[in-house]
Amino acid sequence: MQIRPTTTEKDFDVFVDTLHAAFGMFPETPVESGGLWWSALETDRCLLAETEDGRPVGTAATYSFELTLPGQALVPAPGVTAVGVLPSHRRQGVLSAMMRHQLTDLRAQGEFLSVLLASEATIYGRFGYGPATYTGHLQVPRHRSALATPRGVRGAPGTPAPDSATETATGTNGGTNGGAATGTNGGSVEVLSRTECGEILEEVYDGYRRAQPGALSRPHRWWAQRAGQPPISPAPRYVAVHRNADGAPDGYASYSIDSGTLTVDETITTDDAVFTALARFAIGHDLVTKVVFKHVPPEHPLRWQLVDFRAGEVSGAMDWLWVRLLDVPRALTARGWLTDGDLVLDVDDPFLGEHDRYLLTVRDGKADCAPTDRQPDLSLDIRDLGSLYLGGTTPSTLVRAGHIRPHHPQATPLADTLFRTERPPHCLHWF
Ligand SMILES: CC(=O)SCCNC(=O)CCNC(=O)[C@H](O)C(C)(C)COP(=O)(O)OP(=O)(O)OC[C@H]1O[C@@H](n2cnc3c(N)ncnc32)[C@H](O)[C@@H]1OP(=O)(O)O
Repeated sequence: MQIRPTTTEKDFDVFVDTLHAAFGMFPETPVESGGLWWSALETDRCLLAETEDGRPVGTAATYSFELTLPGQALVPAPGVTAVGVLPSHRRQGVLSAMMRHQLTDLRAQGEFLSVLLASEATIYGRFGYGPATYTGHLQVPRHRSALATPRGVRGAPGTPAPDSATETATGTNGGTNGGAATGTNGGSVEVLSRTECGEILEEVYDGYRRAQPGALSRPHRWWAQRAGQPPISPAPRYVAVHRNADGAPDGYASYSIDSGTLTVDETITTDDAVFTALARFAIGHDLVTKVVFKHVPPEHPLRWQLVDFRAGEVSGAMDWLWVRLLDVPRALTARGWLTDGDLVLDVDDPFLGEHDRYLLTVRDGKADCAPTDRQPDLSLDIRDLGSLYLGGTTPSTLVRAGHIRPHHPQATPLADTLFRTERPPHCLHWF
């Protein structure tokens, strides 16, 4: 078997056909307006696995994303995608060979991490990827969706504007028919059809992802090609756009209504008060019995804002972004840190056949990380370091799961304190 990059248009067509066959799908008929999920693929970042006689049997590719780390550092993050092996050639090591080839290439290109979304959670751990962000849907029956008055803090996130009605099951920003509804702190909410949004969504998303640890960039080609999931795709959607008091868009929620259920695809903002205003808008809809907020991170404040805590039902809770570290010192020094401390990590990377020990030293929010022969505080697999990296899970959870081995009683609380982040990571970009 050989693995090679696609270099010609014909190669890329073969790649797309092989990928579809691997997923048991039929290649969609291309349309001029784009909208095909694979139309954002970067043709110079695709790999084909072929048998000795030149028959294509496997595919893998990467997107060139930027990932936001704790401390709001923006770093390059190849996003592994389009992984498929023909059903006739599975469990013969084709994926393993492609993963090895791809990780070696990425390292040679100077990348220090890569990310992916896993079709099945059992596939990628062996290649050193660990689940690093989590997501779920928050479903609220509208008749139990009243939001509580913020307790004791004037002007806190979610405080209704002075001229709004108080919180009720119909919310404060009701009205869906094109008019501007009251937002927060003098802002407003306006309903636009997806096609009326112009560049607004791209710009608001870009501001959001730069501030949100775990978020990925959505390169312009995604919006231009209308590739991906709503609201990027051409699927019809309404969009509630929140504008600040100066009229500048600072948040949006894209949504659709079907059989009495209003489903919000994504609520994008860096401002909790704007999120609340958009949530009030969604639950303020007449003729709706249920509101589903998709892609809400665990521990989201919205659940705590409900008068009836039990009204918020979490479903579809799952891993989202998986992280693979390719260069531990560069990765650990790239992110921000909240607390000073020293930690010795003994890191095993069975897939790449490496085993190294590092001293992580954090001072004033910045880390230094260098090989050491000091006694380790923790021993862990590279996949578990990937899971800790963005702060989405704690070392103590993985110690309790039996995956991380502490070498003394202070090691786990020390690591918990050190890896803590200012905000839980979250990613909602599908690729
Ligand atoms: C980032 C993304 O693109 S996610 C999309 C992934 N693609 C799909 O889900 C499409 C459908 N599935 C496929 O195309 C293939 O089954 C793949 C790509 C998942 C696996 O390809 P294969 O060539 O069969 O994998 P390979 O033979 O290298 O397997 C390596 C190991 O992973 C295991 N493995 C492979 N696929 C799976 C799976 N779906 N579930 C559990 N274990 C798996 C194998 O058993 C093997 O284990 P071993 O090393 O202990 O023997």
